[in-house]
Amino acid sequence: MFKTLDDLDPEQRVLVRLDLNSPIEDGEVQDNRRFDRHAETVRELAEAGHRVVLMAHQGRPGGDDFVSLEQHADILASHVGRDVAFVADTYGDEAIDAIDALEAGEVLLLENTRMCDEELPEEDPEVKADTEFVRTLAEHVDAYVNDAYSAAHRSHASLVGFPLVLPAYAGRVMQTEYEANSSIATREFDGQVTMVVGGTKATDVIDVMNNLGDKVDQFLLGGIAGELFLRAAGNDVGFDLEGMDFFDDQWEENRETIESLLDERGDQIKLAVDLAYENETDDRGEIAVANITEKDRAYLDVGSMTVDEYDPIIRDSEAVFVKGALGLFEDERFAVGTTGVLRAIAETDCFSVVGGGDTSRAIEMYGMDEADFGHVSIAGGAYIRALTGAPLAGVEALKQD
Ligand SMILES: Nc1ncnc2c1ncn2[C@@H]1O[C@H](COP(=O)(O)OP(=O)(O)OP(=O)(O)O)[C@@H](O)[C@H]1O
Ligand SMILES: O=C(O)[C@H](O)COP(=O)(O)O
Repeated sequence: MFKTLDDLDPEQRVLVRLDLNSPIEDGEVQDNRRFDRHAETVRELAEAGHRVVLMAHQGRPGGDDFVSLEQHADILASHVGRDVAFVADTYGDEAIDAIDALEAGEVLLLENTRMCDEELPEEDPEVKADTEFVRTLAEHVDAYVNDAYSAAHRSHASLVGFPLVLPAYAGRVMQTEYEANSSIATREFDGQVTMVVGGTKATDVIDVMNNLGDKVDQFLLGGIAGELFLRAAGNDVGFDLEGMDFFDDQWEENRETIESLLDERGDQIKLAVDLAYENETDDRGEIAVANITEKDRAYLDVGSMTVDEYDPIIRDSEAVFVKGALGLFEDERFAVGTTGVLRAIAETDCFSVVGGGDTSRAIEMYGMDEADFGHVSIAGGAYIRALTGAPLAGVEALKQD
């Protein structure tokens, strides 16, 4: 395992990697739960009297959301409850002067790490540790903290290079995310373990079933992935309609695997019994899967009968894990499936983990209380990798320290 903030010596100059990658609208960085979560780690370090130097990324070179972290510093400061200074430099003289001038308890955010050429190419930790970026910054700090669980699947310099040259620790977000997201594979539960899987990517659902099939008693399916499973079970759903090529593409690529999963794990897999669509008056319409004779419309959610079937299964479970939404929940008419399962989880005292960058947003959107869930992950790609048993480069690097 890795060391945590509990193991950190006092009065350190600490270099901390956060993940503040955020949606940007009209040039404005949107506040989101990543700021709030990381604020806890930053506050703990500053209150303990460390000098805190923060690194984070935003977007990728060439993308519209590849911008400076100046706004991030202000948003973070409002969550931490103390000043977060910003310097528009990653590891040049300006950055180093600002780091060297820090007093105990002060916090400084460096410029977008992806503005440094050595950050991005995915390379081995040894290569990253030997970059000028890592070597230069390492000389001006005493310790490295990685709190960026949600970026830990990337083998980038700021994530894997520093643990080779500095004492390295997991921040609070890293620690909690790692423990919760690995728990389905590592923990023994006394009762039933249920996994709700949906979203748009069939391969995510397939990989999760292949990796966790022996740990999970039942998979409750929905979303576009669920429709492809319904199609494999012989129903007239899950075909392409205008503007939705991914249905047929995904079908071609995954048909055989889905069919064999249904063959081998049919007893564990629960499929929707009804689906919802937009009717002639733009309202939500529902139809039983058994009554669908022709694919002539897009289905945007599981139906209410399906929610009624999934609800008691969740309430009887000891642990429930969620990956992917059961419908297009961003549109209130099609949020019934996703909010239905989330409410059932919130109302029981089962151990629960809700993840997927998009799916966990539903909790906020529909006014549910995060405290009613065991853990709500802020990770997207890293969460699915944890569920499918793939190692995370940033976590592995921390463990080696
Ligand atoms: N039937 C459907 N039709 C269209 N979109 C759907 C349907 N069901 C689910 N979705 C969409 O799937 C999205 C969630 O998909 P996905 O599983 O890929 O994301 P996630 O796991 O929550 O997050 P990440 O993007 O981090 O992987 C939601 O935004 C939702 O709108
Ligand atoms: O927002 C995220 O999911 C992480 O920060 C990773 O970002 P990336 O996909 O641009 O590497």
